[in-house]
Order: sequence, then C-alpha cells, then structure tokens
Amino acid sequence: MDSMLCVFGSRSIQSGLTNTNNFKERPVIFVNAGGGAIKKEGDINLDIEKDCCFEGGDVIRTDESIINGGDIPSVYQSARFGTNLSYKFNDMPAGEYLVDLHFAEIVHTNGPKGMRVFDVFIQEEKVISELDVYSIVGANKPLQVVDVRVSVGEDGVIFMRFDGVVGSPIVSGIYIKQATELPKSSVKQELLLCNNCAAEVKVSSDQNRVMRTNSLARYEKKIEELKAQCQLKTDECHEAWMSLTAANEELEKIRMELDNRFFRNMQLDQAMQKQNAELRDVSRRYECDKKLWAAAIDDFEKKIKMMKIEHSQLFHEAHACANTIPELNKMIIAVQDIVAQHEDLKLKLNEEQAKSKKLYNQALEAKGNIRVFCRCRPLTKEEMSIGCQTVVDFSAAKDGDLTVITSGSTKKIFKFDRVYAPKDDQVDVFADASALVTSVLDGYNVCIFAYGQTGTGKTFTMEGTKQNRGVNYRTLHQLFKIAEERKETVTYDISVSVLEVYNEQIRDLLATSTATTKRLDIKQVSDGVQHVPGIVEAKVENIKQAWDVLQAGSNARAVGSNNVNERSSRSHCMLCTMVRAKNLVNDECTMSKLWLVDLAGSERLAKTEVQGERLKEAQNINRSLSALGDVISCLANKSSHIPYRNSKLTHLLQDSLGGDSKTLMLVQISPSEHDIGETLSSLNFATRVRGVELGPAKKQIDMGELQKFKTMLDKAKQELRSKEDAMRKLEEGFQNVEGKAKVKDQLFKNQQEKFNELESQLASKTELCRQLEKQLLQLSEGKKEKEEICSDFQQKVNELEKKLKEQEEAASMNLHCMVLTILTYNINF
Ligand SMILES: Nc1ncnc2c1ncn2[C@@H]1O[C@H](COP(=O)(O)OP(=O)(O)OP(=O)(O)O)[C@@H](O)[C@H]1O
Repeated sequence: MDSMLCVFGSRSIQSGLTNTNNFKERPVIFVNAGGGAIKKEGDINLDIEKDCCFEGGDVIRTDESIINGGDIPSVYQSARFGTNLSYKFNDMPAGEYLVDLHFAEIVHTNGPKGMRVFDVFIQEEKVISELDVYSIVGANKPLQVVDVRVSVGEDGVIFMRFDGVVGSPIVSGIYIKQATELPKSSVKQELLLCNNCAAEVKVSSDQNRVMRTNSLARYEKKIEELKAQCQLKTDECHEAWMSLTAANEELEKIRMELDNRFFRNMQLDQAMQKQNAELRDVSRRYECDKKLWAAAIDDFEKKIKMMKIEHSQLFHEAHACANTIPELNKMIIAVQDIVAQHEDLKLKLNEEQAKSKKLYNQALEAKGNIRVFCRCRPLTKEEMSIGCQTVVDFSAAKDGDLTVITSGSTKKIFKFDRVYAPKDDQVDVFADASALVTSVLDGYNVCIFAYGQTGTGKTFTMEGTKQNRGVNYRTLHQLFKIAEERKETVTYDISVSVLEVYNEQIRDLLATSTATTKRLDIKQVSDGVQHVPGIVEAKVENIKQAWDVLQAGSNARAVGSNNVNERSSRSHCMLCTMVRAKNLVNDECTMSKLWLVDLAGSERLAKTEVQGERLKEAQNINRSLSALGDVISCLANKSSHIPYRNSKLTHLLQDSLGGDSKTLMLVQISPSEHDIGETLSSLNFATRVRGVELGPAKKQIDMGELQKFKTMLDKAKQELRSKEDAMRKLEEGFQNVEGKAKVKDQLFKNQQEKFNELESQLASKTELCRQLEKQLLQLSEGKKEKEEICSDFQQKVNELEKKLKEQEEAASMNLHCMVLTILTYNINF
C-alpha cells in the first residue's frame, strides 16, 4: 500500500473511521460519497454531509456489514463509482489542508484482484497510484489514505480526480481538514548527492518534493519507454515463442510421422519375417518335394527302363507272333477245315439222327404201332379168404401166351405182345412201355390206355402208389430225363392237361370251379390235329411240377363224387402231355401228344340189367369202348373211313390213334374164377383189337431183317459217337489256340496301357515340378523386392531421424538465443 502512496507524509490505515482521526483538528468538510448526511453523535464530534461536489459517477450502497468499519461504518456502506469521477470543492480559503480518503470495495465483493485499479489525483498531483482496494483489504473492509497534504491557492479550489486503470474508480468518503502550519524548524532539510560533483546539497522538503515530482515525471516517462521496449521484447518473445511452438508442432508432426514410419517399418519387418518364414517353409517343402520327386523320377526311370525291357520283350514276342502268323494261317485253314468238317458232320449227324429216328420208328413199327399187353392182378385177400381159384395160367407168359381155364379142363389160349403175371411189378411193365417215350420226344403221338373190368388194376398200373409208381409217373419221368439229355440239341416245351369223360361229356379237371360246368367240345385245329378249346394246358418244366398238376387233376376228379373208386370205374380219366420240340441243329419244330388213359370199367358192357343213371352210364361206357374197338379195327383194316367221332373218347384220341402214332393197350384181368366171364370178355376184346390190327402178315415180320436194322443202327450210333468225339477234340484244340492268342493279345494290350499311363503320370509330375520351380522363383523375386522396399524405408527413416535431430537442435538454439536476449534485456533494464 505504501508503494502506492505518492505524497510524502500520507499514510494508509486498514480500518474504519474512528475518533482517532483527529476530528477536532479544524475540520472543514466530510462528504459521505454516495450516501446521506450523518449527524455527530456520541464521541464523534463530526457532522458528515451528504454526497456533494461530485462530477460523474453513480451511487452504490450495500447492506453488508463492514468489517472493522470503525465508529461510523455506515460511511463505507455507500460509495460513488464510475469513470470520469471527480470532486471539486470551491470557496476554500487559501492555505494548507490535509485530505483523508475513505475506500471500501462493496461492488466486486467476490474478487478477483485487479478488477478495479485506479489512480487518484489532487490538484492534478497523483497522490495514489494504481490502488486496488480488494487486493489490499478484501471486500467490505475499510481502507483509509490519510493526511494527504494539499495546498489551496487564491482560487480556493480543491479538485480531486479519480482515473481508472482497470475498471471504474470508487470512493466512500472524503474528509478535508485544515492543516496546521509547519514550523520552519520542522521543515526537514534533506541531503541530495550531486551527480556531477558528488557534493551533498541541502534541499528543503518542498524542494525535495518538487524534485521528486520532476524525477517522478522523468521516471514515469522512462518507465513508459521501458514499457514500450518491454512490450516490443514481449512481442518478440511471443513471436519466438510462437515459432518455437510451430517448430515444436512440426517436431511433433515429424515425431508422429517417424512413429508411423517406425510402426510401418515394424509391420513390414514382421511381414518380412513372416514371409521369410513362409519362404523358408516353402523352400523346405520344395527341398522335400524335390527329394521326393527325384526319388519318384528315379523310380519312374527304373520303371520306364523295366517297361522298355518289357516292351522290347513284347516287341520280340510280337515279332515272334508275327513270324508264327504263317503257322497261325495254317491253323486257321485247319480250323476252317475242321469247321467245314464240323458242318459236314452236323449234316451227317442230322441225317444219322433222322435215320436213327426212322430206324427206331421202323423198329417200333416192326413191333406194331398198336401193341397189346395183358396184365393180371394177384388174388385179393377177400378172394383168397373165400378160397377163390385162379383160372389164369402164366406158364407161357414169356412168349405172350395166356391160358384161361374156362370150365374143367377146357382151356382157352390168348396171345398178346406181352403178358404180365401177378408177380411182375411196375418196373417190368414200364420197361416195355418206355420205348414209346422216345417216340413222343421224336415227334410221334402216343396213346397208352388201360382197359379192363373194374378192380383189375387199371389205376394201379397207370398211377400206381406213392411207393410203387405206375406208368404215368414213370413215363413222364422218362420224358423229362430224355429231354434233359437232349437239351444241347433240342429244346422242349412241355405242358399237361387232365380230362375226364363221363357220360359222353368232357370235363377239364384243371379248370377252376366255375369253368367245371362249362361244356367242352373238340375242334380240329389243323390237319388231323384235335384240340379242346378252353382247356387248361399247364406248362411244366420238370417231373415234380408235372406230377403236382396231375395230382391236382386227381383231386378235382374226387370232387365229382363221394367215392373215388366208384367214380373212376364209371368215367375215363385222360392225361394229355403236349410236347413242343425245337431241334437246335436243324431248327426243325415238332408237336406231339402223349395220352395216358385210365378207361372206365369194362364189365358194364355186359350188365344190361341196370336201370336209370347207372344204365345211362353203362350205355355211354359201352358206346365209347366199342367205338374205341371200332376205330382200332378200322385202322387195322386201313378203312377209308375211321369212325373217330362216334364217341368223345375216340374223338379226343383221333390224332393219337392211327397214322404214325403209337398205341399201347394194357388189358387188365382178374385171376379169380368169379370174374372169368369178364376176364374172357376183356381178353376177347383185346384179342380182337390185336388180331385185327396187326394181322398175320405184320406179325410175321422177318427177324433177320430186324436184326440187320438193329446192327445198322448200332453201327450208325457208334460212328456218330466217334465223329462227335473227334469233333469235340478239334473244337477244344481250336478253342485252346484261340484262348492262348487272346491271352497274349490281352497281355500286350495291358502292358501298352500301363506304359501309356506311366508316361502320362511322368509328364504330369514333370509339369508339376516345373510349375513349383516357377512359383519358387516368383517367391524369391517377391522377397528381393520386399527387402529392397524395406531398405528404402530404413534409409528414409534414418534421413528423417537425422532431419528431426537437426530441427530439434535448431529449435533449442533458437530458444537459447531468445532466453539470452530476454536475460540481457532484463539485465540492461
Ligand atoms: N398187379 C397188381 N399187384 C398188386 N395189387 C394190384 C395189382 N393190380 C391191382 N391191384 C389191386 O387191386 C385193387 C383194384 O385195383 P384198381 O383200383 O387199380 O382197379 P381198377 O381196374 O382201376 O378199378 P376201377 O375200374 O374201379 O377204377 C387195388 O387195391 C389194387 O391195389
């Protein structure tokens, strides 16, 4: 505060107005700036006037209490403030006065310092310089500047001016009092040192004051100049500072750039390391692969060598083969000869087969196309139990003679193709009948039928029992057996039908139940071939299938009657086997039929006493059997008309009776004396058939001729067999040669394919090797490029670092110079 006081003798007090302010000393005026008048009270013997004599400024008041406000704190609760503020007291008697100025900061009570700074001039002399009340005492606290000596001249004016340095000046009170005259002795003599001669000069206070004022003015002027210089230097400093900041910023930028470069460099380093690692890996793999390839190539080369050797071997073999071509040609010619021979032999075979067939047929025909066998059953248990006598003698059965004791010693002799005694079994019967099976397969129609009285064994002979099969089973078995044997040269298509003729009606025993009632007729489909339209023809491929079908037919027959035997004796059971053959050698096709017929009991012929249904049955059986006899008789007599159509039986058998067809009649008889009538009847019927049909001429066939035929047949068969053997051997030889040639050919082909495959593999591997080498080259080039880029970067980074260092040094030099300049300036100052 004291540094702010510009007038000698003035002082400051940091508290409010008190009695100590010497009010008794001739007060002139006390103005309450910005406030009203305050009357003297208590100890204070002072009238304070309301604000007056001012020019400019505004009034401000506060209710805040004034700390250390003294005896009249209200003086500080009001103030005048503002720019261009001044007070002018007129009519003051000339003389010396003391002025007390009272201040309090009641506006900017919360600071900060420097908000209000001002100078105070009295009589145009600065008495207070840059006063900041707040910075000295704070807010709402009084500050007094007292005893500012003022001289009033003749004009009687005291003029006070408040000049703001920062903000507007403020004042709370102005106290003007008359100063006592200072005694002369009290005028203090001061000594001043002469600048020129260094002598001490005595000067009075007033003189000193004037000098001080003058030197103050000089100093102030000097200060102004220094201030201007300082401002200049500050500006320079600012500029230097700004350039330093710019340099720093530039430096920062460069540092950042450097960092970025460094970072990128690091990244590049990493990438390079990675690539180096990859490259190393690739190189390593390349080396491994190279080794593998080298091994593979070695291997391939070895294989190629081997293959070349094989190739040359094959080449030689091929040459050898080529050399053997003439031999091969010879062989081909030989084979062609063989083939020609084979064809010739085939032709001959055909001829021989035809001949054989013809001979066989002739042999059979020699035996007779219609043959009659007679079979006698044994006495039944019942017959034996009642002591029945046998009336049949088989002592000459071997020659086909049969003697029947008719009454007493009367005997009747019958002659047949074969006579079977009761002891003869099914095998014996079939042994003679089996020849006909071959004829069926050769394309001839065959008819085997059993004729005889009921209970004489017709069904036994034809069907037999499960343990002892009859003609039907054995014939079919033989049929399939021969067909199987001939399958290389002939294919057979076999089907069977089962029929029943009862009361002149045909019933299909294989048909379904609804069709059973359907009336069936016989139609001629082609020359002499009879057919029953709508009849079931079951295709069979083996004996089992055929037998199953026949059994199904037998079962169906049983459905028609409660008693099978009863029914069987009153109807004709007819099995028809159709054989369609195709000769694979000459493509000849044939179709033949085998009829196996179990006729109704013949005793009905004689019994005329029956009535009704039985009579009708008997008449029908009678008619059909005599029609059969008539047909056979006419055939034997070679009549122009054969009455086939007189019965369903003969009509059905039309294509199997007569012509080239073979017929075998099995006459079944009973040995019992009780059946002698029926036996003689059957034998007479059979004799009529046989006798008429064969006739004495045919029967007396020349046995020598027959033997000749047989020998010829055997010879032909023998020749055929040997030719067939030779043929087979030739064929085998040819096939052998052909097979060998094929094997060699295939071997050569395989080797060639293998060689080609290996060659293509080698080519692809070489290509792969080439591509990998190229890739490796590219990778090494890439690596080189990247290395170059990296070294470039490194160089740039080095350059930048260098530059940065230089810039840093330059900046620090600049800064150093500036600091030196400022320091020099300050020192000078
Ligand atoms: N050669 C034989 N050996 C043994 N038993 C036989 C012989 N022939 C027939 N029999 C027996 O005689 C009986 C009658 O035979 P089967 O039924 O075959 O006669 P059939 O002539 O067919 O009679 P039907 O005309 O009534 O059909 C059967 O029990 C049969 O076993």
